[in-house]
Amino acid sequence: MISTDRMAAIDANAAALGVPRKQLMESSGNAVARVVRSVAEPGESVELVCGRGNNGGDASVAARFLSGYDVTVHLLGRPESITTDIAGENWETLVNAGIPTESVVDAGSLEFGTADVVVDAMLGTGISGALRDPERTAAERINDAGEARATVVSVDVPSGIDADTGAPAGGADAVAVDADHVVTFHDEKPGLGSLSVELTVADIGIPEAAERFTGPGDLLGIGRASDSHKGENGEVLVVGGGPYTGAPTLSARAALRAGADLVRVACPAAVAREVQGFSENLIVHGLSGETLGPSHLARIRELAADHDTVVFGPGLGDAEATLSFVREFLAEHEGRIVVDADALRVVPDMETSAELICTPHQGELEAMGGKTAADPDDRAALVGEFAADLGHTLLVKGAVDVVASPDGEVRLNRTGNPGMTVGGTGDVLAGTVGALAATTDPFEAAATGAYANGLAGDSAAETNGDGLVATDLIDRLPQALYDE
Ligand SMILES: NC(=O)C1=CN([C@@H]2O[C@H](COP(=O)(O)OP(=O)(O)OC[C@H]3O[C@@H](n4cnc5c(N)ncnc54)[C@H](O)[C@@H]3O)[C@@H](O)[C@H]2O)[C@@H](O)CC1
Ligand SMILES: [K+]
Repeated sequence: MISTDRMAAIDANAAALGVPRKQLMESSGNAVARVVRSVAEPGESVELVCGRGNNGGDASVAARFLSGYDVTVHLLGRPESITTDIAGENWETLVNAGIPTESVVDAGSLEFGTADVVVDAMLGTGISGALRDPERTAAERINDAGEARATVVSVDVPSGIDADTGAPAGGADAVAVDADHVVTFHDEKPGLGSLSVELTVADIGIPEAAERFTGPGDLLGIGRASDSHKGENGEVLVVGGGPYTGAPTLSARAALRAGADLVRVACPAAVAREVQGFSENLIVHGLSGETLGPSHLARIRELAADHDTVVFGPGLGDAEATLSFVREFLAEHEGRIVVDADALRVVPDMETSAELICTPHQGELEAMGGKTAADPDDRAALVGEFAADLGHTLLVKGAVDVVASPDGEVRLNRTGNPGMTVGGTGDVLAGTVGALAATTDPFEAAATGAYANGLAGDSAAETNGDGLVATDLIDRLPQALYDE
């Protein structure tokens, strides 16, 4: 089962692996034609109704795979109005090849009374809102044909239906195609199971790696709305510092560069001036003393309640009083917390209703009671089991990062390079994930953060080789995350 957003991400990841969308469209069209062949004899009439997006493109391809049938392809609109290059190219091929085509200006003129099969390729996952004309009227004509004698085969999803919910897009009363058969691609979509249709899930050649590994598609879900206000894109609180001052500052600066609107640092007063000195972009709260401990609990809770995410741990140290403060904070807080460094060790034996994203390296993972293995697939399975046991998201850092959700989803990240073993890159990652988790679910935030952090590191290595330092990554985060 795969949501339409995740499908779009996998599609982009497949393209990055060398399988461009036009190639996928060729496979999709072929799969549609195979289903048509299974419901109609050669010589029978097949009317294909194309919208102006890639859903329509799939049917233009299908028409080429239906030699021997009495095929007509109807485009809803003028060829110039086709919205994607690949759908436009496939339409042009039909015209060049002399396959019967028609550009429909008035859908009221459509008439499929004698058709044996009608292929509905008007709208797929690109639908927004209730069907508008000409698709709306065309859907009514297709349904009339279905009630008469035609078998209606929908491409990807019946047009008018939201593939994620199975309900008509734009409300229960909206018009949608009443399909007999749906050919969907790669994996079942959440909404299709509730429809009374025969369902074919076609393998269109998307490599497993497009789903298993992070890629540019994983960046599609992030980025701010053009009309957003200050604070809407995340407020992050970094709690750390004491024995160290660089670590919390790196996390905080990374959170800003990863797109958070406001980043505050809560640290011992003894180091507050130093932390502030690193960056005028941060808001620093100094709390009495040289390390954080139980006496600061009330103040940190109060601050944390006003933030979308808390990044907990960078530079805190492992003094007994500090760890007991960490334990108490994690147990009571109810929001999202990225837990890093020394704070990680208290996670395994505690109950909390907070959503934790734990970011251990292999050694810290083992200290938490998790297991590791040399083979990446074995390691992925072990991390997945451990995340389920903990009930929290894990991002285990390594040459290949393993990200696992509490419900067993696992993704691997291959970006990054050996130069990133330098101190501070983990603090940068924690801050990045903290910023992303303010607006994205924990598992996606962790996967996207690992991917972008590695890309920033790869870009830093191009300039500085093994001499790269953590601040090089921070400067490159915006390009890694937000450059198309
Ligand atoms: N990996 C993938 O995601 C693949 C997707 N493919 C196909 O691509 C489809 C998605 O293509 P697109 O993203 O181009 O989107 P669609 O083809 O589903 O729809 C886009 C078009 O519909 C119009 N539109 C949107 N809402 C409307 C409404 N309510 N009434 C009337 N018109 C409306 C838009 O203006 C645009 O022209 C999938 O459903 C599938 O069939 C396949 O070609 C291959 C692989
Ligand atoms: K469709």
